[in-house]
Amino acid sequence: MSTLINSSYGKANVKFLKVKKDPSNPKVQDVLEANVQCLLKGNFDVSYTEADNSVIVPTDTVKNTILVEAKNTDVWPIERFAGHLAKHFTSKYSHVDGVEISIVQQRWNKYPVNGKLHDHSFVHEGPETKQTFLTYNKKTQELSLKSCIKDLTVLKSTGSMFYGFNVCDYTILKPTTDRILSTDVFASWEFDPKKLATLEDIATYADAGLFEDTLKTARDATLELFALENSASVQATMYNMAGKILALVPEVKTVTYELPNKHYILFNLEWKGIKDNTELFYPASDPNGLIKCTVGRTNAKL
Ligand SMILES: O=c1[nH]c(=O)c2[nH]c(=O)[nH]c2[nH]1
Repeated sequence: MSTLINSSYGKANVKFLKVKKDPSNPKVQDVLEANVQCLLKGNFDVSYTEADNSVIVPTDTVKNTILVEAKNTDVWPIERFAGHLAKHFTSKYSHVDGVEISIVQQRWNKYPVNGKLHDHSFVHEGPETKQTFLTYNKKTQELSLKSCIKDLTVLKSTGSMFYGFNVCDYTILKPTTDRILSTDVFASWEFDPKKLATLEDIATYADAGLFEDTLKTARDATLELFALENSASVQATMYNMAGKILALVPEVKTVTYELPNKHYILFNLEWKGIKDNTELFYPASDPNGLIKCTVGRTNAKL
């Protein structure tokens, strides 16, 4: 005998680019390019266990819904659109109990021409994306909303140390007070479900600018501390970054960082009689360190 323990289904990689035109000057525009994944949860067990398709809202319908709703509603910021889709699917279909939605947003930014940001020309700012993850359960009213920055690649050529670590018979790493530090930032922040308790709260906070402000705060705090701190380690620096975001955004409950330590290693040129090489490094693509932490508020129960 077997039993279905958990299930969800829907459409992944539903991609669109939406243009927003300024009503007073339609040539002044903004764009949002997104990749949406929307999975439904609910009373679908018989579709797995009895081959009964009558309950299935086809994934094709899920895709059509995402696109039609993207046309008909405001998709800025992506947290608002995730909340809107959650509301739509859980109210339109009585047997849909919940959703798992993720949206990835590309970084298209206007660039200056003749000293002024051009009205409708954009530059793609590399692999960095903003993402949001929403889960909602209609029965329990549980709502979880997290957003993140992914693949913000940074490097500092000095101002990073690593010494005082555990030394044993397997240790070959030498302590250093001056090294290159480089990483692809993954930083995510979980909104406090006590403050963002309902899908309607998401729309209210979107109107108030919370989601764009939090993204800016998280990005600025990451870049600022990365530059300004004489880093003792990836661990210590990421903890300080997370603490700064928590201090600046009361609506955030926890902050998570996942940082690869992308090693740059000095070439050994001693074979050429060069003993003072401190300038020429090779990027070691693998293996890399990988350091993660989640930081919350003191005395807060997770
Ligand atoms: O900042 C660092 N943290 C580590 O845990 C570690 N381990 C290592 O080999 N180098 C580094 N650097």
